[in-house]
Amino acid sequence: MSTSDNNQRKAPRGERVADWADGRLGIYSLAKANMRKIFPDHWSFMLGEICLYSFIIIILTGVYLTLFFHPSMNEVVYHGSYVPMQGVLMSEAFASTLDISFDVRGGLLIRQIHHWAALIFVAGMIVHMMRVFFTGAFRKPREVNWVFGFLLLVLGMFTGFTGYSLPDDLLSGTGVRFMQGAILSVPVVGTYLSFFLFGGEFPGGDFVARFYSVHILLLPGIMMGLLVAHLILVFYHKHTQFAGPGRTNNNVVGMPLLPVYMAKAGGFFFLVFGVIAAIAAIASINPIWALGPYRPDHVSTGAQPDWYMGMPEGLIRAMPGWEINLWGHTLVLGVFVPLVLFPLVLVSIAVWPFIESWVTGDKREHHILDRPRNAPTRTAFGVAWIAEYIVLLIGGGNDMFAQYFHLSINSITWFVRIGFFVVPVLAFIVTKRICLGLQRRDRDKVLHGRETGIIKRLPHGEFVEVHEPLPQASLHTLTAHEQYEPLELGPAVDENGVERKVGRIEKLRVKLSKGFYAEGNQIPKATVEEYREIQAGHGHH
Ligand code: HEM
Ligand code: HEM
Repeated sequence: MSTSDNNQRKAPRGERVADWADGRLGIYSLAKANMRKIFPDHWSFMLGEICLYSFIIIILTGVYLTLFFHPSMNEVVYHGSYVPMQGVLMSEAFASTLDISFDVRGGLLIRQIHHWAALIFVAGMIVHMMRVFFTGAFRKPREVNWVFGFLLLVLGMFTGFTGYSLPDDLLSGTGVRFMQGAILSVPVVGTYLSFFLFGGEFPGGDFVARFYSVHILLLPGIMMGLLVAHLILVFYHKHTQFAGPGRTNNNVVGMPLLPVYMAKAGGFFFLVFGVIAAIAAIASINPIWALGPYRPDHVSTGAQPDWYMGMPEGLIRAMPGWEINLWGHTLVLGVFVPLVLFPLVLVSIAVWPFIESWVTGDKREHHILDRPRNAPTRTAFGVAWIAEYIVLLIGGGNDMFAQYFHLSINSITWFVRIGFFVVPVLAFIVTKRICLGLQRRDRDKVLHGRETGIIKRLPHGEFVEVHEPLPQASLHTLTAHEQYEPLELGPAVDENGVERKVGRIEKLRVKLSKGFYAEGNQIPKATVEEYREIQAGHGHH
């Protein structure tokens, strides 16, 4: 290009900066391809954003905390401004957390934001996971992203655990002791693992420093990688959408990323930040000064982990204290069985997408979401899982429930023991019935229209309620779902007339498939013929 041409208009400064950056980073084509990316709108798609924003808030506040927190178990005598603790011997970790709370400007607020954001982060992940689960958004091609999400949930729980263990207060020390007990119950390697983790006898002088590296670097680093991969996959697969007129498995109806979605997302970030900051400013969380420093021979009453660790806690509290003694070795089943059950309960939900596609034999891509009622078996399983989780949470807080509701702690423990087996089954049956009932209602609405509440008297004296036909859009939405046929075992003999061997696994698969789709497990949706016949006959009934 000629530079001597003075008449030529100089490009505006913004454009020149953009040109400069593009020449070096090549981002123009990337941005051009993605800026107009379409995102569908639904309130439940904001749950993933809540996870994202609370994670960002955790990192921002976490970095501030690292400036003042001392991850050391060296003992010091406290001389800070919290008078009741002055002169008390404590670890540097505990003393520095007291300093953050009382002497660092804004320290207590930031600590509380960090802690509240962590609680909301894990809760957000569970609710987001349930949205994805109940709408079937985990189906092909999103199974791998479901697993990434699941790993984020598990890592988030453990990052939280290592975080609330850092201040080395009486509550967190009790939690770490609990974990060490669980490790010790592992046959053969338990003792070695515990010595390795704690650098010798519990508590030793190392675990805060070790948990610190794990908490601020290792786990958040892995989570960050997974999160980026998670979001790239959301972009790559495109977001799912609910059925509606004009929406197909091959298109996405919604708003472009820029400017609409970015503006909304930006605003929503500040909303989430604002709400968490307001909660943290009002509601005290983890007041370590009321608990005091950790000493292995002390324990506080009413000790509770953060809510997401309540589930394993419930398993341990409800499990009878069984032990087996063999050849001079003790197997502590009372702790070891819960330790095995904890991952099993979690993994049962992680593997669901693979089980569902195996049972249904459905290998197609799905970009249109299910309404939970139209997948009754899946929905019932999800509700059963939540019910199990809640039963165990009650178990984890059995002392609190006993105290606040004036109940016997033993009755609560027995409720949890029985409820662990019974409540999910009940939840499954009730949910499935409700889903089928709602499917019947949908069918009725499509065929007979909406009940208007207007009662008409006919000339011969009969009273009828006027039913109003649904608008076309609603008819579409209520009948857009697919209905599947259950798998069949196939002929008992092959094409040559030779008896065909049917394996047990195949029989199980067919049985499960019938559980999903056989008669009675889904209500046939209204067909066009049925609709026309009824509409032609009468407008009301
Ligand atoms: C750090 C935690 C997480 C973050 C920040 C996150 C973020 C997001 C965002 C922003 C979306 C798109 C908007 C939405 O549908 O809500 C999304 C979609 C998705 N997430 Fe997550 N998520 C997290 C954890 C999880 C977990 C625990 C699961 C499941 C176990 C999961 C599974 C999925 C799936 C399958 C999609 C695609 C959904 C669709 O296209 O309809 N995510 N995630
Ligand atoms: C998913 C990620 C994270 C979760 C769930 C989480 C959770 C927690 C929790 C619950 C505490 C106890 C707070 C208290 O004293 O009441 C804590 C402490 C702490 N966290 Fe995190 N955190 C995360 C990531 C980070 C990151 C990325 C950093 C640093 C870059 C960090 C730095 C710290 C520090 C320094 C403490 C000790 C100070 C204190 O206890 O007040 N955290 N964390």
